[in-house]
Amino acid sequence: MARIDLDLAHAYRADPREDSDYALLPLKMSFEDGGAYALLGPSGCGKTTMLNIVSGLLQPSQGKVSFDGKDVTALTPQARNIAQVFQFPVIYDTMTVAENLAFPLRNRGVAPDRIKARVGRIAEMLELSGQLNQRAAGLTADAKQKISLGRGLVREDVSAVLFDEPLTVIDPHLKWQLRRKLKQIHHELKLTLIYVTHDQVEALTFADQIVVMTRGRAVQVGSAAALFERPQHRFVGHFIGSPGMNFLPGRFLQLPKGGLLQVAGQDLTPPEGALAQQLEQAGEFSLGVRPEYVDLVEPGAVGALRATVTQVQDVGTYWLVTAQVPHAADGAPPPEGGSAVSGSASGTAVKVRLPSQATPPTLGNTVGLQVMSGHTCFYGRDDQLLNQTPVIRKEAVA
Ligand SMILES: Nc1ncnc2c1ncn2[C@@H]1O[C@H](COP(=O)(O)OP(=O)(O)OP(=O)(O)O)[C@@H](O)[C@H]1O
Repeated sequence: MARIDLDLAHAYRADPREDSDYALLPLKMSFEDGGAYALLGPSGCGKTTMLNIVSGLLQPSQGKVSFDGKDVTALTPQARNIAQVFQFPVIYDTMTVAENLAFPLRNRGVAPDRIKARVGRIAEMLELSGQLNQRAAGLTADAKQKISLGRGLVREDVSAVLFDEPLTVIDPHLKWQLRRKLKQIHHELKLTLIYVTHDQVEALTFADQIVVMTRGRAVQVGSAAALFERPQHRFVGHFIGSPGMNFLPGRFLQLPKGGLLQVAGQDLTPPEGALAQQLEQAGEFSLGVRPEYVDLVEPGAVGALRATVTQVQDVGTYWLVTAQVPHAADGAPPPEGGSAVSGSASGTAVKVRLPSQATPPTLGNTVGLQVMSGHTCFYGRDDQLLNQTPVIRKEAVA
């Protein structure tokens, strides 16, 4: 196993000039020895390009790849000692399951008793023990892909095992089991694993560290909790979570009597400390708050935004409420107790997740949305202004 360092960029076209010419914009990042990583992002963001650069299938157009401090940029996947699992099974149909699993070890001249022990262990982990003597040809697509996973995991001496959307062909129920199994296997085998997916549930279940990518950029590397609580980039807030983070336009004004925080044109109590300074410097910003952390309160409650309920959905395990916060330009916020879906349809739709046992608000009513808490994040153009829990005062705006 190895620590993997990337300091590179990649463009498929010669002579790249602008950001959009790059599949991977200049980046520096490390995969720690023995870590379980997911590369997560929408189609075309550069996940496979990064994986292929790590494996050696692709040479970066700029920069280098190092394994344990040694420059391996010019080395092939074999010389880098990388195992790979692809979307579709890569196995020998004429061999038995045991022979397929043993193949990468036989190729390396591993002793037969060692091969037997390792194949037995991997088969047990993947629940293939009962099929070891069956020919692969007669097996289902699921079982074949499990063999591919096993072949990727069977060697103990690999620098890393790379997975490119390996559960695509797997039946949804088994997919759920296999994700958890892969995590368990990682804990037992302690291999460095890098896993490409566009599915956040898959990434969050499997990986200790998730690399969130968009448009050729790795915008955050962090644990599931860090990506949820402190998205460092608006894209992470939007992409992680169900539904994603709410964003509201804000500005911070320094008045003689103190700082004034305006969100969607409504006055709120400003945060304190370093964040207040950052907001003042930024002037304009976006306030980010997850649907789980918006409190529904009485309209007119101190520090709450007035909004109109425009949708109430029963999602089964929770209520999803959508409330429209009018912007200053739309005129005054809806009157207290107003019952019609009033005013202009413009503004910002804020999603609120309520527990299933809560009583949801009535469609068309005016509500208060408490968006400021220790979970609230603030963003400049895209990046988070300060990566720490904001200190929010409890008292009313002066
Ligand atoms: N061989 C290639 N030649 C030219 N452009 C390519 C090539 N492979 C990928 N690209 C482009 O590079 C960008 C990143 O592609 P990449 O396949 O790495 O993304 P991805 O995140 O893995 O997407 P997907 O999930 O759809 O596989 C895309 O704009 C893609 O069109």
